Amino acid sequence: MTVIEIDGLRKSYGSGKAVDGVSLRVERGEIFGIAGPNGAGKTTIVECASGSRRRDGGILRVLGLDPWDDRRELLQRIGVQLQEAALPDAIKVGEALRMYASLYDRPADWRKLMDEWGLADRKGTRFARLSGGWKQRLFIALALVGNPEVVFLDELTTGLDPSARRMTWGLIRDLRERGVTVVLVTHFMDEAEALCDRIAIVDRGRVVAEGGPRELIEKGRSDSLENAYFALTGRETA
Ligand SMILES: Nc1ncnc2c1ncn2[C@@H]1O[C@H](COP(=O)(O)OP(=O)(O)OP(=O)(O)O)[C@@H](O)[C@H]1O
Repeated sequence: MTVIEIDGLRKSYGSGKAVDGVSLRVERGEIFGIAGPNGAGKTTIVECASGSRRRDGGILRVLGLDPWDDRRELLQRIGVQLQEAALPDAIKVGEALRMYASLYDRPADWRKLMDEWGLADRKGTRFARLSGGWKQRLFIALALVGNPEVVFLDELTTGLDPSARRMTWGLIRDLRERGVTVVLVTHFMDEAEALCDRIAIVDRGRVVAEGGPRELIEKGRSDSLENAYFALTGRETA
């Protein structure tokens, strides 16, 4: 079942085209990666799909809903990874989870999530005092607290140490097992290769290649997804 349909999506900021005719489909229970250089339009695609930014043109359906017109209903069914500025410095880990859980009609058990993401020992710690990696884990847990059918994660493992990164990959795979659809914006090709069922590589507001990791490696005539990325975007560095 298709849960995200994007057809000819367009979005400009002033005269700059951030997204210039992107079409994508994401199926239920997939981990779908969006990769591409800085400024390629990845975050804008995710913002339009998750109802936080209004598109200029194109068709967009998430769980059958229009992300902008139906965003109130959609927000009950999706999860979005917050950015740093979204939480007040003084809020405690447990309070943040409890507060976000209260925003949803059918929330997950926030205490269980806190345990799963290793945050229980930091329940009383204020947000400002968490290290970057713990903030990141809290943001992921908060994205999941509404029991979402689709979760949008931007820079999932940025700032995580190698073992936290592996743990996070495991938990994201568990989400897939439960039928949750995951859209993952990433700069890490090893992460995309290890985790994603399919990946769209975006450059200058357009999809330049799409497929499973193996397929993209073949398309790029490369030995790794990272090298395929360079071949397909024609760029030496991301
Ligand atoms: N609020 C905004 N106002 C003006 N221009 C913006 C805004 N947000 C993004 N842009 C521009 O739109 C283009 C796409 O940005 P976007 O953040 O979607 O790219 P990205 O692929 O997510 O980049 P990165 O990998 O650096 O996070 C860039 O040229 C960026 O400068």
